[in-house]
Amino acid sequence: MRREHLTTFAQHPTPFYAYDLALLRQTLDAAKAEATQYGYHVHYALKANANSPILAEVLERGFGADCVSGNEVRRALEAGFTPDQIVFAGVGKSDAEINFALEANIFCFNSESVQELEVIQELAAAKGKTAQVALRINPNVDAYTHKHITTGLEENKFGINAWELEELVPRFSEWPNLKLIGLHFHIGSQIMDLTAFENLCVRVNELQQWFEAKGLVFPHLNVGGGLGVDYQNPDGNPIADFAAYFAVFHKLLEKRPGQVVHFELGRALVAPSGTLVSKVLYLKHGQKTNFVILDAGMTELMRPALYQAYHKIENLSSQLPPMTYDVVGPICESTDCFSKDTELPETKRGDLVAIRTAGAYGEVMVSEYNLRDRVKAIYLD
Ligand SMILES: Cc1ncc(COP(=O)(O)O)c(C=O)c1O
Ligand SMILES: N[C@@H](CCCC[NH3+])C(=O)O
Repeated sequence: MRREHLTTFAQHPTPFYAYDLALLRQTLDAAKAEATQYGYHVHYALKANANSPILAEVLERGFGADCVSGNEVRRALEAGFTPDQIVFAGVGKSDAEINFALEANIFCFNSESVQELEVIQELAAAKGKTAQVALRINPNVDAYTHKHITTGLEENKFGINAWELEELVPRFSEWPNLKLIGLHFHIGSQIMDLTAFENLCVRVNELQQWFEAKGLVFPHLNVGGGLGVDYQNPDGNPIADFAAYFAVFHKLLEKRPGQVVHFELGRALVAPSGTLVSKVLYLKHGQKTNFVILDAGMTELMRPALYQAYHKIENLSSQLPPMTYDVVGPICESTDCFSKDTELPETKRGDLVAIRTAGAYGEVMVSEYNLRDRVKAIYLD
């Protein structure tokens, strides 16, 4: 993180999220350029970060919105996404959320179970509407990522199992208010090994053939998101390899003539542009361990506590020789630890610390635990 930000950062009460809008724009432009050359459509996954200035940048590039709750659908509409740009996934959509999305005439429900399809049919019929639906199929494909953020294995709760499809397909004749327009897949998040996406393509091709044998060809295919970012080296590698990612699908996915392919990227679009900035409250020198105690904790960035996720930590104020620290927060939990055995320049009370690559699944996951104040955001232009 460039030290030139230090003066700006010093003017704001800590902790806060700082978003680099220039990097965000470059990232979005890179994704857009790579997707467009193949005619692919990107829906931004709001769950990664739903702050209005970020949504405004996403919207400006003509991306759609991938939502997983009624409130995300509402936020997308408020941000200016048109209903036909909005898809709604989620394994537990409530009746109120489905009704809200029906009223809003969203583009598509990515439906995750047979029972949910029955409910959407019932609620759509009551309103005299037709709901467009895609089947989220659990492809049973390994994402080779952290087990807590894998979604496409049969042991995961997400999607309809392939073995349920034989019985499911004929039931659409009982559901006049549902229009089946596509298939949806999402195998997991922070995927760095593109083999996982290759395997997904193979599986999608098989499933498309299975449906075609039943006379069903869909206008839409949604292959989800999941592309990872380089948490280790945020300055060396600030933009995800969108070229390699989309090329996998171009090479392997058997797109039918006229078929539209959708992607739902979240993390890769926003993670690198966000930094959690925190101040050092105290130093504690134990017998074995030196602790840096920050004014930000797991309540502001939960990923390290939840998934032992790595975020690069930098002391922006000090240029002293390095020492080894455990960097922890103020929350009353032993898991409130950002990193162990971390080399930082010798650190003092009052130093500003940057916790990098926190633009995705950072601010959206804040918690009020310990009655913490809601963390603020600033935008660097
Ligand atoms: C259905 C669905 N689509 C898209 C995403 C976005 O994933 P990512 O942020 O890894 O691109 C997720 C989250 O994993 C998801 O569950
Ligand atoms: N929240 C997770 C990823 C889950 C993505 C949504 N299915 C993370 O911080 O890495």
